[in-house]
Amino acid sequence: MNPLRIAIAGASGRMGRMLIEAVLNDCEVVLAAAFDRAGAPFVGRDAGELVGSACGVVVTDDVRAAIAAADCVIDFTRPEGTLVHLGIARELGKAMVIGTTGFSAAEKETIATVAKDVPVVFAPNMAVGVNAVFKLLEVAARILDEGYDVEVIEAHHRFKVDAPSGTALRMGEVVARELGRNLDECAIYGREGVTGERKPETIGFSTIRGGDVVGDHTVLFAGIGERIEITHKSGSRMPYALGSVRAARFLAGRKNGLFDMQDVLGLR
Ligand SMILES: NC(=O)C1=CN([C@@H]2O[C@H](COP(=O)(O)OP(=O)(O)OC[C@H]3O[C@@H](n4cnc5c(N)ncnc54)[C@H](OP(=O)(O)O)[C@@H]3O)[C@@H](O)[C@H]2O)C=CC1
Ligand SMILES: O=C(O)C1=N[C@H](C(=O)O)C[C@H](O)C1
Repeated sequence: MNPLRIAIAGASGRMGRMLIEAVLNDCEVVLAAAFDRAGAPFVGRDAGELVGSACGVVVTDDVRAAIAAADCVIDFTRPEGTLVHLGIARELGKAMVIGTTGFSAAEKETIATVAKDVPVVFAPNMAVGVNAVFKLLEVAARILDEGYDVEVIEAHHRFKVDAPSGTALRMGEVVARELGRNLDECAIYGREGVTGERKPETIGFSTIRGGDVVGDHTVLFAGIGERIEITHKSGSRMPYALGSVRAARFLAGRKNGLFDMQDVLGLR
């Protein structure tokens, strides 16, 4: 069987570089293309230089040609870029793994619509450990369904542009669903001034940004007399990259459908 051909969007980004390394180190997939925005400094240079040594794949700004050369695109860029790449993937009948966060509700709808034509894994966190935490949160929320205030606290590096993180929002969604609440109606994004007492049905979000924090998430269930904290800390971006390659393999041979890492890991 031919190895799965992968194109990496946002090749020179923090995740783009990690993905190049993960793909080059995996003998079951090949780096078919690496692309970046026109004018980006690495366009025209060997993608392998981004991670150590040349690999023979030149970073291009010809997005269509890059996607055409691959079976699956892995995209960790920005919502506006991802949606352009997704449109091209749909035209060319290619699979896509989307790790980008910060989409609006309408943009998420667009992704779901495109996934009726091509197979897509769309997940705010590709790390196995975080996806295990999503399952632990289901259990915790079912047990701690009365008398416990839910707060989601996340910390990321100073360069992150969206808040709360996609992972924090998904954690909130998971807990809200188990508690029979709608996150759109019960989320509180930060507090300031005379806020009044905490309403028990709310789910609060607190965001920390600083330095090079890769990504820390805690869900706090605070009761009277005890607190439960479920925490995940990322020490490296490699688990996101390895999860993404696993997701690309999961999509191989599928014609269409919208999936997330829970599907890839068989956690549904
Ligand atoms: N699902 C998951 O497991 C994870 C998700 N993420 C998410 O992935 C995304 C990227 O994160 P990170 O790698 O740290 O970000 P970076 O800023 O380091 O990299 C983003 C890359 O995308 C490019 N880019 C930016 N805007 C566009 C655009 N409009 N069109 C095409 N390309 C564009 C950038 O190019 P340029 O430099 O020219 O702007 C850069 O190459 C974020 O949304 C982040 O939250 C991150 C880690 C894990
Ligand atoms: O921007 C990041 O770095 C990360 N983004 C994702 C998110 O928004 O949840 C995943 C991870 O936390 C790292």
